[in-house]
Amino acid sequence: MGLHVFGHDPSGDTALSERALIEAVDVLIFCAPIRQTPAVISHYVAQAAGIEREQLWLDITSIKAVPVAVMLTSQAEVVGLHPMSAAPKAATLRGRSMVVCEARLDKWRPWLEDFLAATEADCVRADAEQHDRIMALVQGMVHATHMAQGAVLRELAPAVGDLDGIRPFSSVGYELDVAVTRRILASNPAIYQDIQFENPHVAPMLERLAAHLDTLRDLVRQGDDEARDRMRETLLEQSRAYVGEQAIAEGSYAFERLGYLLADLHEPRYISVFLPVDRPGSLRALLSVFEQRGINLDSIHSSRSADGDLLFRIGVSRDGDTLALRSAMSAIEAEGIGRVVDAPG
Ligand SMILES: NC(=O)C1=CN([C@@H]2O[C@H](COP(=O)(O)OP(=O)(O)OC[C@H]3O[C@@H](n4cnc5c(N)ncnc54)[C@H](O)[C@@H]3O)[C@@H](O)[C@H]2O)C=CC1
Ligand SMILES: O=C(O)C(=O)Cc1ccc(O)cc1
Repeated sequence: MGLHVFGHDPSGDTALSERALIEAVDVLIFCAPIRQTPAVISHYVAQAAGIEREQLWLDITSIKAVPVAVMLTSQAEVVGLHPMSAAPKAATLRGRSMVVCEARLDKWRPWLEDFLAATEADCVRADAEQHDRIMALVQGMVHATHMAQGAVLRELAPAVGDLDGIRPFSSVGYELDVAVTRRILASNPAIYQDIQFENPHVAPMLERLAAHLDTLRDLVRQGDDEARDRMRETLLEQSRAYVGEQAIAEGSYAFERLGYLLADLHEPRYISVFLPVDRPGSLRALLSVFEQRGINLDSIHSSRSADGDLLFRIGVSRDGDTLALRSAMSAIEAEGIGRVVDAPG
């Protein structure tokens, strides 16, 4: 959008004082640790002392009710945002959800619409309270169950060969859950702490989660047919009726597709190629290299490297001709089609 972006961060960018920042901007975005955010916003309201009247104030905190309420104590126009993913390595939020809580919006509306369009996020509107209730489920529950899984694995895996010993036995569900757990463990702990502790709707959710796990444990201990029937009724049949046949079929198919994806990604024989030129026909040129050498492809996935580069990952059958593959890799580079970034084995 051609915007000039600058800010103030006490542990980094302090070139502008808070007051100077407020004087310089049209739009102020709060992006501070969840637990500190209400106090940070209050402090800015006091510092602004009315000069914010013509401004738009935004925040991207994972919890919305309190930050939005505190922003409303200013005289600025106010919108709470919550992008539902970490900053992707792509240039925009395309394909990601973002919650938009319009709290006080008037003359900034057209600018906000342009801004939201520029993010390319899939925007969903909600009031801040509804956002926090939903986040107790979307984030609070998912994080809680996976942090608990991490703790259970830590306690019980050593007796069965540790995590590496379990891996060859893994199911699609286990792999997906392990990926979620590890993503949480790889990230900033304060976020996961604050999402549990700062959202008032999390504690009641945890009550329900714990109640269902307690009941399941009691039923399994009871062990008879009556206990089995009760488990089936409360944890399967009632939820099946609630979710509905269509959504269950779609979710089950989504799981299957992830299973195929994981299976492809586990295949040891593949070539990952970075295509530097983003133009129609570049994938066709890449594929023709394999065609010319009679190499049969098992799978093609477009994906991103850990650094965010767009890659094509091409799976080749295990019994394919190694020399032909080597020749294909050389041709990809020599003909300037792309760069082979990974080709194990
Ligand atoms: N990390 C993520 O994936 C996502 C984070 N968010 C939200 O973004 C916000 C920031 O999260 P992260 O970047 O992960 O945290 P972070 O801890 O990496 O960064 C927070 C920054 O805020 C600074 N800060 C602390 N006090 C400040 C103050 N008084 N004024 C200005 N800056 C101050 C810190 O020095 C730090 O650089 C949080 O509200 C979080 O809920 C939202 C969606 C995704
Ligand atoms: O790691 C990821 O991709 C996340 O999903 C992180 C994340 C953390 C906090 C949010 O409020 C939203 C997303």
